[in-house]
Amino acid sequence: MDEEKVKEQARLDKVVAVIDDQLETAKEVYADAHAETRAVEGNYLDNISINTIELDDAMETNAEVQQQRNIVARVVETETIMRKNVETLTNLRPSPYFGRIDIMEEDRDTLYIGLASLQDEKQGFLIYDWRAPISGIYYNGTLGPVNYETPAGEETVELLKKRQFNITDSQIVNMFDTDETVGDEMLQYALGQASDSTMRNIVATIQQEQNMIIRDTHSDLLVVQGVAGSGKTSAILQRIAFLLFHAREELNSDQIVLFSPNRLFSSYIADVLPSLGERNMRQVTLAEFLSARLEGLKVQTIFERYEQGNHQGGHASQAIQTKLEAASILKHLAAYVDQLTAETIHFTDINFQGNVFFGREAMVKIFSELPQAYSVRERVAQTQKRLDERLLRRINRMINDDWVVEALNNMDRYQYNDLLAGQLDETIADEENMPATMAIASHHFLERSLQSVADAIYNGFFFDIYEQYSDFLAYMAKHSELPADWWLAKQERFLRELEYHRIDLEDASPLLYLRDLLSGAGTNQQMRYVFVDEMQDYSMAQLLYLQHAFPTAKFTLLGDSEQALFREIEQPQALLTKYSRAFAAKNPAMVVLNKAYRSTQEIMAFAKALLPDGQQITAFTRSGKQPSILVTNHVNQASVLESAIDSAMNDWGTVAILTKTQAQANQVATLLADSKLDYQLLSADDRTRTAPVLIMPIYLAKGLEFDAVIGFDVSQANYPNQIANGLLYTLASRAMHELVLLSVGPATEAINRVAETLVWK
Ligand SMILES: Nc1ncnc2c1ncn2[C@@H]1O[C@H](COP(=O)(O)OP(=O)(O)OP(=O)(O)O)[C@@H](O)[C@H]1O
Repeated sequence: MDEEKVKEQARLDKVVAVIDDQLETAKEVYADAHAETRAVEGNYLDNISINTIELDDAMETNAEVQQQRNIVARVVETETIMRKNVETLTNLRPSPYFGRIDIMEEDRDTLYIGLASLQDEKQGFLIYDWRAPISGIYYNGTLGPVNYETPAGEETVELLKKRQFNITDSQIVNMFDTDETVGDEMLQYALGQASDSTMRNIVATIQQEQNMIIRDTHSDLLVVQGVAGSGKTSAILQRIAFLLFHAREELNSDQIVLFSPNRLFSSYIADVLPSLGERNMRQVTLAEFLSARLEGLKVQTIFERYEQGNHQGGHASQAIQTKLEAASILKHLAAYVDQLTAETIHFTDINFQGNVFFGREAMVKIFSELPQAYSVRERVAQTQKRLDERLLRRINRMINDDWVVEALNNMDRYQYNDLLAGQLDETIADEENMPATMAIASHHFLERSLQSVADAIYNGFFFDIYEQYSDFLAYMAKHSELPADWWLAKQERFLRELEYHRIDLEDASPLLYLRDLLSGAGTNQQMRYVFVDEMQDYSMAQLLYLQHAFPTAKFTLLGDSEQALFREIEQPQALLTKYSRAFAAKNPAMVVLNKAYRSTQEIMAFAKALLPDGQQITAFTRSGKQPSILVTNHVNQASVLESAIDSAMNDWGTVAILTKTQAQANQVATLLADSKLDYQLLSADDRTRTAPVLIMPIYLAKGLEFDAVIGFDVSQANYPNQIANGLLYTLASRAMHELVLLSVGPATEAINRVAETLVWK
């Protein structure tokens, strides 16, 4: 092997030399491109500031400005490509590849696989991008015949050798020949590392099932049910990198959105795509997304809901909530809209500069004069069209209004130029056509000024949607099997919350859907892929609202029903059937991940034992300390906690103290206030973690991982019921290397049942 290693190092040295050569050239080319951009931009600025004093000069300049703009755009694009080239090569240099495969097609061929492709001057591939079709062999095959996907269909080759490298600073640290899909040694090495404050990419060690998620380009609905730590989040991120590579021309990262569980998670995963040479996709939490669409209202977050559920929630409100969150609520909304009339639609005025621009009476009149045979939505659409026409007529009439003429006269040359941009041709620029030019300018000016009116028409902001939704709740009192007064109590709560500018999570999706049904707006046709992490915490109504909001997107839903905050555990097949029916998916697919990579076997043995069907989970074979439980009391809890933290900090870089609620997290912080520990108390608004010791509620730790976890207060008093299992499972599975539980008073029944998996202290 040593001789082999020498040969491999020699090959690596050659590749690094090629990278260095190319890097040098790339830097020069980039510097030239950069200089050119600066020059062209300077030229552009000079050009727009000359000759624009007189109006007719301004027109001439305009066409030139347009041309200059195009030139600027072109050189900026070239510069960006060059910069990317420099970045890719720089990224590649320390560890140019991680895998080698020897295959037999017609001849024997040796291929090296890394983060990006590298070609020599004869266009031969020194490195293949891990996302290239042929690299699929590395992830899919054990030695022998292997299939891989190509654009032209499936190909089969003979895999003769598979080698893995661990390369640091351009030196081979380790290499292994393996017959497994992706061998244990590399994975052991990767998983044995201490945690970072940000997630790493896993391209060198992607496992076969994960690869199915990453390389799936066929499914319109991909559901991933994976146990804690099975690599769901990793799989989505590498999948995004894969999709961006494969549809480079048609797809960009702004057309991909990830619904993430919380803001901390967003910053935790922020480095993965850049480390793969890609730009991050958009990220949003459900509450942020809904709040943005419900301007001015604060949407309850999943966590507020959960915390509230710890304190209250009677049977009636539970039943109503379940109803509002079921897929069937969308059908009720559609039926409700169908029976609306001019009298029962809550039209509202559209205002401009503080005055009524279009009054509600006018809307009622238009709507009621339309043929009854049309659907309500069609009549609203016709009403929108009429309002649009009226807006245009009003603009034409306002062109010579004093305030408009005055505003134009007061414009500086930049503003005026901007107003006419793209609208000038030879005829208009002609001096004789000056009045026509002025008319165009004031038309544009008015269009811009009245944009808010046009938007209100387009977006359907001429209904009082809150009143309308409140009516819907009253309508449900008559149209559901639940008692009417339960619905009326809900209606009352909805209106009360509204006064405080708040809305319950369960109302947000139905309300938005209602608005969209009436207005025909609210959909984003640009988004191509939507990813939902922690899908088990979303209601069906919320998921279907997302599908409605992104009608042309393919969906990837990922989750672990064992970690559900609210719901019962569901079997994978039942889940897929439920989602594919609700989404009316044409090509649904499901991947189940049962192997947990994050935590040691000992930690997983405890976590698994908590679950009724935990035996299906297999832990990756990596050994560590057995988890322990410290039973203490109120008097000693602070000192016991502090020494547990101290001892964990001796061994590890990050320690998280996870509590059941935010209030308990605050209480832990108070217990530690007099200690010398460098800790950070986190809440839902935090975006970053800064201290080695972190204190937060379990639900905020969703998706995250830490070297060591201390579960604070796992007593029977704190976890009296069933929910303990799911929460403690989530808590335990956040720990990579060490888990300590602390119980103030007797431990919860859930833990007593699995007592043998813990060391009791
Ligand atoms: N193939 C792999 N190679 C190396 N590390 C891996 C692999 N798969 C998963 N991991 C590691 O295991 C840990 C868990 O992965 P990840 O966070 O993606 O899992 P998850 O299923 O989203 O977990 P959870 O649902 O518990 O949040 C991470 O540290 C990740 O880097």
